[in-house]
This record gives sequence, structure tokens and C-alpha cells, in this order.
Amino acid sequence: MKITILYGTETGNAEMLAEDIQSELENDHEVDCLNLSDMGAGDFDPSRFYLLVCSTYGDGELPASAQPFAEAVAAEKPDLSAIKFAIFGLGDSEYEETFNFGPKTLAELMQAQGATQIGERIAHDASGPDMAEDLAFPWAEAVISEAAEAMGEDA
Ligand SMILES: Cc1cc2nc3c(=O)[nH]c(=O)nc-3n(C[C@H](O)[C@H](O)[C@H](O)COP(=O)(O)O)c2cc1C
Repeated sequence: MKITILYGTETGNAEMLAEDIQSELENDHEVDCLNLSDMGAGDFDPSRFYLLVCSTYGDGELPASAQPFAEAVAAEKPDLSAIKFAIFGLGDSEYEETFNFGPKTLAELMQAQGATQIGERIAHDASGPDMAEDLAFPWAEAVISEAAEAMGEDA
């Protein structure tokens, strides 16, 4: 399957995780990995499945590298009705009121333009016991098989 991993980051954790997911998947799939800061609102390709990996910063805001993308999507309103994506969040439950708000905002933005979310929005908690990749690798495998079925491809 053709997959693009898009990451939104402030201090690099989401980038590191995105690259780890790429290494994990690239034996079986054709995988690109791109910072959201390098993704235009009109750059989506319906033949690819999009894995979004995004942190939360400030007071429940999108991290810096995701902000221009979010602004461009809100302004340009691309038709994303042929696009399927899944989303993984990096956050910290110490920020009780705004835990994982960044990925929530991003998912809502994609859905508002018609994109279809595959699977649940999974969140890693920096104050919890799990390593991010221990949650992210099984999540990626699961959403890829679900997407393959939805896109009529072999997983
Ligand atoms: C100043 C600051 C603000 C943060 N705000 C939030 C927040 O509102 N909600 C949340 O879930 N996590 C918050 N976090 C936690 C980060 O999302 C978490 O550390 C994540 O791993 C950072 O990933 P990144 O390096 O890819 O940006 C915050 C962290 C910092 C340092």
C-alpha cells in the first residue's frame, strides 16, 4: 500500500516517532514521511493512505510545524472526500484540560473537508507507562489493514 506519514511537531518527538513508524512499515509498504510544514492543502493523493502523527502544544494548540498546514486547509478548503487517514497523538495528561487537543483539532479539520478517519484516535501519554512506539506500531498495522479493505487493496 502507498502510505504517507505526516507529522506535526514542536520539539521533535512526533518526528522521531513518525520515522520509527516509517522504518517499521517500509518492508511491506511504499512509505513517505513528511513534516506537515512541507505539506500543502492541495497536495493530497487519493491513492495514498495518510497516517498523521501530531503532538499538542501551548494551551491545547497544534504544534508549530502543523499550524501553517491547518491555516491553509481552513483557508483553501480542499475537497478531501476521497482521502482516508488515521491519526495518532502525542500528549501529556499533566495537561488535564487539553490532553491531546492538537490531534483532535487536526482530525476535525480533515473531516470538515470530507476526509474519512480510519480507526480511533489513539493517544500516547508522556506521563503514562507506555513507550509511544509500543502503542503506535500495533495502531499502524490495524489501521492499515482497515484502510486496505476500505480502499480495495492488499494490506
Ligand atoms: C509547553 C508545553 C505545552 C504542552 N501542552 C500540552 C497540552 O496542552 N496537551 C497535551 O496533551 N500535551 C501537551 N504537551 C505535551 C507534548 O504534547 C508532549 O511532550 C509531546 O511528546 C511533544 O511532542 P513534539 O516534540 O513532537 O512536539 C505540552 C508540552 C509542553 C512542553
